[in-house]
Amino acid sequence: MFCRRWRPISTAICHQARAFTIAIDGPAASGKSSTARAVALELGLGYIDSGSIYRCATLLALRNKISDIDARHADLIGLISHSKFDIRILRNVWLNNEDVSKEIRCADVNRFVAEIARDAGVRAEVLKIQRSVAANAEKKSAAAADGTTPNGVVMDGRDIGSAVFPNAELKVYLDASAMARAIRRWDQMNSARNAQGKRSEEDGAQTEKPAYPTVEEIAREIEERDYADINRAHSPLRIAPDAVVIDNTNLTFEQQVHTISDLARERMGIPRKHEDSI
Ligand SMILES: Nc1ncnc2c1ncn2[C@@H]1O[C@H](COP(=O)(O)OP(=O)(O)O)[C@@H](O)[C@H]1O
Ligand SMILES: Nc1ccn([C@@H]2O[C@H](COP(=O)(O)OP(=O)(O)O)[C@@H](O)[C@H]2O)c(=O)n1
Repeated sequence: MFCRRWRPISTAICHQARAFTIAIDGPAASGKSSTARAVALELGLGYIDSGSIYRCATLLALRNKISDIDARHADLIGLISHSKFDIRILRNVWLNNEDVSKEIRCADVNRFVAEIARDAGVRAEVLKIQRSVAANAEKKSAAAADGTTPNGVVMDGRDIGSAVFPNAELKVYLDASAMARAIRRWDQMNSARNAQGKRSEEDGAQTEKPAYPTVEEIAREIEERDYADINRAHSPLRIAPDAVVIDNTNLTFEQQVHTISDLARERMGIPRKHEDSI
């Protein structure tokens, strides 16, 4: 007997294939993916960064010179539906057997992704991918489960609690001030760039360093993207009515991870674990 939704062990009618879904939504650079990944690791759940699927769809558009999504909507949907998306849990993102993890974070994709994500047809295709990747991740987490917590997934994005998994057991809306988010994204890009530079130096490679955006430029880019995500017609970025809102401007990363995993434990019917959760 199959039971997708999880109940506390004592009241569960079936003990197999229990699944617990955590949806984490919020604006750009609010800490969704790093937090979702850490919560998933702590609870033994699968993790899916749904933004990476929209970024892959955007890369397909850019590579196929689709700049007017309204005019070439059908072409892009054809490309998405015939592509292989491998959103490896906790690892890299592969599109048609190519590791595109770095390329999907480039400036062109950042600029164009919200335009692609506003298209209803694109969203419907991505929804199919999200649900199939989630089903796979759930299976893997079930295989690895030790029986003390349910299997399931953590997915982050913009519409996970409101549209993709409206029945998620826990919905979190993660937010932070616009300046905190811009500075964090700048730091994150700077660290990635330094790490890349160090690797190239060790390999003796002479690579040209790409132009580096200022905090103000990053702030503008994420503000424009947030505006587009909030104001689009289909599945806009919204706080789901039953979401727990966490503003992490003044929280440490550990505090927000501990808070969300303890909230999940409460709903799983098991004891909280951390003293610093809010
Ligand atoms: N509470 C926090 N304090 C400081 N930095 C944080 C906090 N939460 C997340 N970060 C950092 O902010 C950056 C952006 O987080 P990320 O998870 O990529 O955001 P998103 O997925 O929402 O775009 C990362 O470097 C992450 O480690
Ligand atoms: N569930 C989702 C996830 C992302 N997206 C779109 O994809 C873009 C990139 O998402 P992301 O999560 O990688 O963005 P960051 O918050 O990491 O900057 C967003 O700005 C949205 O336009 C969406 O529409 N719905």
